[in-house]
Parts: sequence; C-alpha cells; structure tokens
Amino acid sequence: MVKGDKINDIIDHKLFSEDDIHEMCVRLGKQLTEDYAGKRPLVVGALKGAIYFLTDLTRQMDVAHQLDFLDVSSYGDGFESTGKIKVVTDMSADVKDRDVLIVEDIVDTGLTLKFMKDLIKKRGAKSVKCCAMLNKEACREVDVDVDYYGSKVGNEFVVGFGLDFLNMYRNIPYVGVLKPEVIQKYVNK
Ligand SMILES: O=P(O)(O)OC[C@H]1O[C@H](OP(=O)(O)OP(=O)(O)O)[C@H](O)[C@@H]1O
Ligand code: HPA
Ligand SMILES: [Mg+2]
Repeated sequence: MVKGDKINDIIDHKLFSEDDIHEMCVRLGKQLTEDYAGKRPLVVGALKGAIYFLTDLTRQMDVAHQLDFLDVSSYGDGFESTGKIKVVTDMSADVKDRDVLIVEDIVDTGLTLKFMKDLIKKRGAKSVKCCAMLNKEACREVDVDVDYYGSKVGNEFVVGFGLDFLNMYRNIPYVGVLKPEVIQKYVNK
C-alpha cells in the first residue's frame, strides 16, 4: 500500500451508496428468484471484482443454487482493457446442461463477459446469463447481453464494492469515482 490512500484521500465523489447497492441486490434477487424458480442454477462469480456483489446478491435469491468461480483477467495492472482475456483460474464445475448465471461487478467494453459467455456455451451449458452490478453501456466494444444489472454507469473509472484500481480499493463499502490525481500518480510510472 502507498502513502495517502485513505478513502477520503482518493475518492472524488460517491456514485452508489451502500443503501443504493442493497436496493439493487433486493430488486435483482427478487427477479432472479422468479426467473430461476424450479431450476438449480450454477452461479459463477467472475473473480476478483464480483465477490462483494455476489455475496450480497445471492443472499437475496430464494433459489437453491451452486456456486463456482472463474478468474479471467484483461485489465492487468492498468485501467484500460488490454483486450486480451485469459483464464487465470478455471471453474471447477462441469457446466454441461446447466443453467449458468455469471455474476459480474461491471460490464465495460463487454470483452470479458463475451469471453466467459462463449466459453461456458462452448462447454455445453443449457443457458448462460449475466447479472452485473453496473453496466457501462456507452463503452461497449462487442455485442453482448447483460441480462440483469443494478444500474447503468457513465464513462468514469469507478472503484469500491469489488471494483479495483491496480487491485486496490475493492473494500470501499460504496462505489465512487477516483480523483484524477490518483490515476495520474500511477499512469506512465
Ligand atoms: O467489460 P470489460 O471491459 O471486459 O471489463 C469488465 C471486467 O474488467 C474487470 O475485471 P478485471 O479483468 O480487471 O479483473 P478483476 O475482476 O480481478 O478486477 C471487471 O471486474 C470485469 O470483469
Ligand atoms: O470502471 C471500472 N472500475 C474498475 N474496474 C473496471 N473494469 C472495467 N471498468 C472498470
Ligand atoms: Mg478490475
């Protein structure tokens, strides 16, 4: 950790409070409870960003489900997608004939989600859907459905509630926008 990275030092403004995120989880959990009734979905968290949202979301889902994780990465140590997605750690479950629900913190260019959906479909899943906390729709580079999402977000780099900058700040309990000087501090270094 570096000096001067207390939350108040790095966040410019708050976008979604803990209450806002809780409301998203309640609404989405209700919808997923209806849509997956009678099914036994495999919920796949996209590591690492999705973990905070996933634990809150699934506790609002009154549906028996199983849990797995897939660690794919494209941002590396930066804040712009490299466009090259790789599986860092694969999931352990067999997805053949399963209803798979991918949980994401954010869909931005869409490259990560498209990669995961294609991979899971190719392995023979019965259905593959995604529930994301945030949908940065204006930044989409590929056509991919975000089947459920908590809120749209504009073209700003957001951190907190799982979302990171250089693998930091995931534990901020709300979603906020980084101060430009924090990004500047690390860019081209
Ligand atoms: O739509 P995209 O432009 O592909 O970006 C969205 C993806 O990027 C982030 O993950 P990252 O690769 O940074 O890994 P992380 O979840 O470990 O932070 C985020 O958690 C999404 O998975
Ligand atoms: O705005 C973002 N913040 C953090 N991680 C991200 N990955 C894609 N977009 C973002
Ligand atoms: Mg990230």
